[in-house]
Amino acid sequence: MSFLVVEKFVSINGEGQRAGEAAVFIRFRGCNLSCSYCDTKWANSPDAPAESMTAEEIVKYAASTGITDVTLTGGEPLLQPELHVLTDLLISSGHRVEIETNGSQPVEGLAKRALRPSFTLDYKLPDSGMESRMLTGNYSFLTMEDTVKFVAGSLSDLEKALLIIKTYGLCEKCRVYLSPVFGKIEPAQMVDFMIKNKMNSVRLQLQLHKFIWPPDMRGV
Ligand SMILES: C[S@@+](CC[C@H](N)C(=O)[O-])C[C@H]1O[C@@H](n2cnc3c(N)ncnc32)[C@H](O)[C@@H]1O
Ligand SMILES: Nc1nc2[nH]cc(C(=O)O)c2c(=O)[nH]1
Ligand code: SF4
Ligand SMILES: [Mg+2]
Repeated sequence: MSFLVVEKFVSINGEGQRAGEAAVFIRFRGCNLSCSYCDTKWANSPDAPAESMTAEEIVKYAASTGITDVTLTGGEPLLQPELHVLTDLLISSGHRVEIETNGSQPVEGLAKRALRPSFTLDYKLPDSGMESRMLTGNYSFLTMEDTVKFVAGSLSDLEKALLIIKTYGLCEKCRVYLSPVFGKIEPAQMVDFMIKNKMNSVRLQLQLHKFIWPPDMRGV
């Protein structure tokens, strides 16, 4: 069994609960969605150059970096068959594993494993064009180690995020993050919205790596 990896690198995590910490990134090829704003469209093409790696090879690479945190991303990582084999192996080797997932794929299987990765699970808002694909049943498997993330491109996206947070009681289940579609909405406008709507326990997050390096740079 092997995984199709379009890039692997070490950087600081620019997103999620472990933002600011050094992390190993494994980016898998292919996605089942096509978000309007996707910053990694290149990785989603079926003919994107990819390295076929076994779980053991990925673990060996991660171990060689000396970095504990591992982020599995893409593309859509939950499309990789037998991802649990890789997460079990990484976690049992002492890594802390986080999966960036688009919210359209079931997390139950991985969430119930003894060696459990954490999830940063997007809710795709209307501007993404992908909202109809969201599996809200996933929320019952989340804990405070996990995050539901809303990437908003407009005020109407923010209104929808607020409605979803309230409807599913997300702040009581997991962490909740709001992030701008890069360059599309002013972060200050998002802060005003959060304050006006008394959004307690919700965090604004800017993608750190896009401030440190050129926003379209790969491998960071
Ligand atoms: C490239 S995706 C890969 C993982 C998975 N397919 C997903 O959508 O969560 C990783 C994260 O980057 C976010 N993202 C992609 N393009 C973005 C952009 N232009 N501005 C802000 N965040 C973006 C996604 O919403 C997601 O949270
Ligand atoms: N530095 C850095 N941090 C990240 N956190 C999540 C990322 C992703 O693309 O999923 C990402 C990324 O692409 N780069
Ligand atoms: S789900 Fe993630 S990888 Fe797929 S198109 Fe959307 S942002 Fe890009
Ligand atoms: Mg990224």
